[in-house]
Amino acid sequence: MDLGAYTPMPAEQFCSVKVDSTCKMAEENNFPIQSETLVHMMQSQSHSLLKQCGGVEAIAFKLRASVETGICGDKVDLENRRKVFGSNIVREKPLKTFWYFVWDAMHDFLLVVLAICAAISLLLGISTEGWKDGWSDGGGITVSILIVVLVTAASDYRQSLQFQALEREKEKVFTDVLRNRRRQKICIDDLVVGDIISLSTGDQVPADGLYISGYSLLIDESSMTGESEPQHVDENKLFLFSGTKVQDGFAKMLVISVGMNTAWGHAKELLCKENCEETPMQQKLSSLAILIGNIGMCFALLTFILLMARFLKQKENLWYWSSQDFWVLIKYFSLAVTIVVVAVPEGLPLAVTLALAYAMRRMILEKALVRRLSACETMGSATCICTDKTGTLTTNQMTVLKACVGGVLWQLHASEPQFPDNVLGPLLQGLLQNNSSDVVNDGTGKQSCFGSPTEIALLRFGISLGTSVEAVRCNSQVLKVEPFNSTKKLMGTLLKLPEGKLRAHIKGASELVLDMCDTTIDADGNQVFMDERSKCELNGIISKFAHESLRTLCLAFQDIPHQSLFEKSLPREGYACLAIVGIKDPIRVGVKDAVQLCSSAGIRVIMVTGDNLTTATSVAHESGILTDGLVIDGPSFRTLSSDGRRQKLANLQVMARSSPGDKHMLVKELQAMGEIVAVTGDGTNDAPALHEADVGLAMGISGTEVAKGSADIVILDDNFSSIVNVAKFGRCIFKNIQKFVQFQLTANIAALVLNLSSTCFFGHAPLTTVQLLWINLIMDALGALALATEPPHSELMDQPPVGRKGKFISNEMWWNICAQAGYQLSVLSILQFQGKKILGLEAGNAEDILSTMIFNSFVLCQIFNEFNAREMDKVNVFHNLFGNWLFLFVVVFTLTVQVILVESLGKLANSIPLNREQWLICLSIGSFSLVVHLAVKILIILSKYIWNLKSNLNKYAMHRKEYEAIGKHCSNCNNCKV
Ligand SMILES: Nc1ncnc2c1ncn2[C@@H]1O[C@H](COP(=O)(O)OP(=O)(O)OP(=O)(O)O)[C@@H](O)[C@H]1O
Ligand SMILES: [Ca+2]
Repeated sequence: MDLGAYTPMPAEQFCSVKVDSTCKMAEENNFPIQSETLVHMMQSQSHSLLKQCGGVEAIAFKLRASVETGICGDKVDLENRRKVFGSNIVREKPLKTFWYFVWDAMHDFLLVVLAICAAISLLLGISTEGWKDGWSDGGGITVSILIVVLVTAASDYRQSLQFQALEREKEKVFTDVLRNRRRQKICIDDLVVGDIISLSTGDQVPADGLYISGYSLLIDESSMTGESEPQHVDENKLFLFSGTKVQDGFAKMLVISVGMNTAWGHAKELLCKENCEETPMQQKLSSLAILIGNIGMCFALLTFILLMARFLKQKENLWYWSSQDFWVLIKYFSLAVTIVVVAVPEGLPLAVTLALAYAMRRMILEKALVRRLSACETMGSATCICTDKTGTLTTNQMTVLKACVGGVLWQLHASEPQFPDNVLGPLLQGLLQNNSSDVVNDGTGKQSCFGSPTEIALLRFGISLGTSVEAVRCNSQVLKVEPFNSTKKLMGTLLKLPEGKLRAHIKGASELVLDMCDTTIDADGNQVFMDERSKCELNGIISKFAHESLRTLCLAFQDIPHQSLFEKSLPREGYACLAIVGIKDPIRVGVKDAVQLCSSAGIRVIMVTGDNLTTATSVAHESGILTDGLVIDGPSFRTLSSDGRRQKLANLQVMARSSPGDKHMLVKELQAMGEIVAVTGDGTNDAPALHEADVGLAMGISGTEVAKGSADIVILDDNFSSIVNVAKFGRCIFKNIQKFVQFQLTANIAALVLNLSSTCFFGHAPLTTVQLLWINLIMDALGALALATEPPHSELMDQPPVGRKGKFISNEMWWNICAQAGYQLSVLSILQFQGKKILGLEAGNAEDILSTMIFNSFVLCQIFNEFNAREMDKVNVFHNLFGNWLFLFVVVFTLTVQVILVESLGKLANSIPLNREQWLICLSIGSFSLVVHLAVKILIILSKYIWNLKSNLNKYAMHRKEYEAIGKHCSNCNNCKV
């Protein structure tokens, strides 16, 4: 086994010569081994070919890399390697162009029918009325269709660009690489052949390569081979494939093929990576859209039949059809088709994508990367968040604050501990050798640490005792490592001491390690038997540390006199307790407020941690999670019956010493109780819980690739406050879609009923095809743009979550819709029936003016109603108006186009210019919808108030009765006591 990594002193001297020479050789631009050979070796997993090439180290040498120091890694070297072996980028499918989306949008069935109508209308119009007058009807429809197609294509294209960018963001994965003697983190896209990388539990193997050295490396190849049993990779099986995952252990690997040369690259190229899943809300809305579409179809059919009936009745000779007649027929037909176009709420899916895409973009800025689209909306209805402690509620900046060594308590920031040599020796070994983290000088004299924060804290503590990591690591040889994982909560290392003795070091969760000890050391370093009293004392120290919110770890060791006595795995008993350390991990600022926000938003927060019960309780208190609820530890939770568990869950607030399995169980039980659960996780073992939860949140910094892969959302800064932000955005999405639906439904109902009713009574529809298509644009594409991207506001978190059974169209929305549609219909009907009389229109163009005014008023009503939709449940609809420029832009744009249509494009829009008074009348009709909205709001508030009063009175009356019956106050009621 190669132990070079742990004895870097001599290696460094050896490497300095070699690296310089490799840099020179790199300029020569050829390698004594070919890319094809390496790819072939990898793909056929040919050990014989590997042997022919001389083994791993020889291949490394041929690739001008050294196992100890990595490649030279300067610019020329990297470029050269990319030129010869390729870069580690998997080719993506080429982006779809704008014209693809235009072509796609043109495939809409209704639009095609409409286009045919337009063409026939154009032909007939020109043939009957000549070029000058005949083109306008067909031309108007054609232009409208073109606009619809372009708008749809443009928005689809923009979405696709954004999703592509997010997709790229999603794939940014970093890895530890050794270059020019320095360990550094780089993006896996920048890896080159010859790189030496470190893999540890939870990593995804970023390129194909060969195993150099490592401990208990277990690889999950299920994504590549479908093999569900994890495979051991060691000196006997050296091939590591990109795309597979490290389930346990750690290793160094030599990269030998990258990018499209790897099997993963091939597989990925074949995969369709399109983001084509439909979110639950989209599914719900699709069925709503179909329903509305069908209703529209009925309306269209009815309108068409009525128009036809009237036309046929007026026709004198049913057997003679002039081209004029055909022209009318086509006009009626295209009107019917347009009514269907209007009714079909094609803006709904658009609104959802817009809202989601907007939220995704904003969330990235707020440190949340959405991997699964539907997760944002689910997060909005989450009722419970199970959160990790370490790193999420706390900063993950750990320092050893207190230590008890040999029975003596040290306050580390206050004093400099002094230990006798026979204590210091094992202590340093325990701190620095039984430790998988590393410090690296980054060349500028600054030290940077790699590894888990707990281990870094211990490493720093060791260094603070006045030694260097290299010095200690050179002194003994590591024979075996049992890496830490959250299930065992232990880490062990077997050392070979210079005198040939074996020594096992173990560290981990303090009560577990203490249970493995039967001796302890005294202040002079002598091993003494651990009796009940000293065990009690040590437990007291653990609990004292934990009460101060410190994370406690116990370090222990034992000597194994003869190599032959060592079995396969490290012993589980017989250790000597060496030290107990208390590690401080401060709580993040803002966590308390975020927890508070959750509670006011009706979201339960449960802390799930691997730490000790006392530490967990104390941190939960500090962060405001633990109020009057229950605290339980994983092992006791595990052994409860399902009923018992649910009982506890009703007011559980903290679960300590939990294993990933417990977390999984907790999520399942909570879901069974009807909660919508969001759960955070960082470790590889958290994957099942993340998968099971309604929303899985992985930690971006501390999280492993495996955890991120199974999560729906990655929290880039690991911060609990960001999680709460995600919930806020989720609610915002839900609300925005509701706003749009309310707006769209109102316009839909009004337009359909208006057209049908006046066809019934007058024999012609007040809104023509072109006008309807413009209205359709306002209520679909423009409406979606304006309303789907309203930014979130803090009041969203004052309401309880919607939960699983929440209604999409609330009662209040129905009130708004009915009131507005009712108002619009009545006022427009009055115009239609009595308009000429009321407005005193007598001139020859009275009919045209009236129909233009109806069209104009209708559009203005929609514009003002757009304001109403912005604030569905607030009286002041202009609140924070300037917070959304897109909304303002859409309103101004709609208004401008409307003025142009009426005033100068009358021929296209079948309208004529209006005078000032007429415009004022239209504007008043439109703006009166604001008053209607206000009236509805006041009514709702009043009725709510009365309802509350009534139910309180009822309650009171009931309690009175109870009181009179039993002659005493009921226990939990304030009413009776009044
Ligand atoms: N690298 C390590 N080596 C040995 N023991 C460790 C190590 N890291 C943590 N421990 C011990 O294991 C316990 C639990 O760790 P675990 O990883 O399960 O929790 P965590 O993930 O750090 O915390 P949380 O679940 O709150 O995020 C810790 O309290 C500590 O005593
Ligand atoms: Ca429509």
